[in-house]
Amino acid sequence: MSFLRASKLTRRSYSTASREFVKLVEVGPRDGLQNEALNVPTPTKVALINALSATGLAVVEATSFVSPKWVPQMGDSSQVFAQIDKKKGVSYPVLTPNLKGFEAAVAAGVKEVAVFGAASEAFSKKNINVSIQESLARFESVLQAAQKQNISVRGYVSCVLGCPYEGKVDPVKAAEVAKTLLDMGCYEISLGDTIGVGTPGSMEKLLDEIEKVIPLHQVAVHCHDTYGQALANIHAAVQRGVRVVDSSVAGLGGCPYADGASGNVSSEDVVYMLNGMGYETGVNLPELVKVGHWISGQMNRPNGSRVGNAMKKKLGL
Ligand SMILES: CC(C)(COP(=O)([O-])OP(=O)([O-])OC[C@H]1O[C@@H](n2cnc3c(N)ncnc32)[C@H](O)[C@@H]1OP(=O)([O-])[O-])[C@@H](O)C(=O)NCCC(=O)NCCSC(=O)C[C@@](C)(O)CC(=O)[O-]
Repeated sequence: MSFLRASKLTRRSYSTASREFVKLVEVGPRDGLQNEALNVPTPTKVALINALSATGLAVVEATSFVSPKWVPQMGDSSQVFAQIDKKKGVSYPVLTPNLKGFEAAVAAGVKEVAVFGAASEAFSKKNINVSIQESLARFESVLQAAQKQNISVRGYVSCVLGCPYEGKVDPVKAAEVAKTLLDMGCYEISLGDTIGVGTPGSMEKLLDEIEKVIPLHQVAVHCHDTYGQALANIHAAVQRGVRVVDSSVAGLGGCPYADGASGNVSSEDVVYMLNGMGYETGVNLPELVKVGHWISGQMNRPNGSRVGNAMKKKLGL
């Protein structure tokens, strides 16, 4: 379906969308902190997660149970998970690349995990040291173990709109990996524009292929903002019917295996846009802005949220 045709057929007016809910999956404590040169102390991570869950966010991705040799920034995952307040109504998923990570997560008391694959062979190899096919076999064993223990599993597909090593990625390939993860039992598939090269046009083309194999209510978008297109891409996806958006407070982050990838779209900017479109998010924006400034200060980095910076003075920060 062409970009124009898709827009005409599916565009919703903001007023009819007024009572619909869009869920935010806050990935700052994981996707954000995994790429920071500064090793953030465990108590700061814990305080960040607790502060984020107090803003009304329903999902705060807490950490990842990956090899500390590969991502030392996440080496304290068990301690972080043990120390956070588990607020009622908030879920705290973690990333698990294999059974070893899954078992460590379960031992730490985790109730939801995410497996992470890719639509590009080169990225899969660089990120988790296996081909796409091998990664899917690994994930299958994680999903089987998870089902036995009533643990929900989310599936990520990275590089859906471009790869740092291979360049263009075929949307058909992204849809194929996404469908395989869904068929294995993932309850939701998060489509990652890992290096932020997508545009609303390529997002539309991707969703054309995704929609052929997965209902869009089981899809999330995970947009990095390297080329400044993240909000436009999210807008395109929401207009198509996607109702789950990954984002990162203060725009923290990047991926350690995707050189040059900037942070995720900032959660503050997404909430502001969705509020303006008439969607509910359940998130208290001023409180979220405060958290963004606090963590930026802790990390001695500029706040990557345009909305956060615009609201700073008004909030007396
Ligand atoms: C998958 C592996 C482990 C393979 O790494 P490997 O080296 O092939 O693993 P291995 O099975 O050969 O084991 C090597 C060593 O790692 C240990 N090991 C093995 N597994 C684990 C584990 N789970 N936790 C802790 N330790 C582990 C294992 O016990 C062994 O220890 P040793 O005997 O040498 O002491 C590695 O490649 C890895 O950890 N990769 C993670 C990379 C990563 O976290 N990337 C960022 C997340 S993905 C992302 O950011 C994208 C996303 C999701 O946000 C969406 C988007 O933006 O696109």
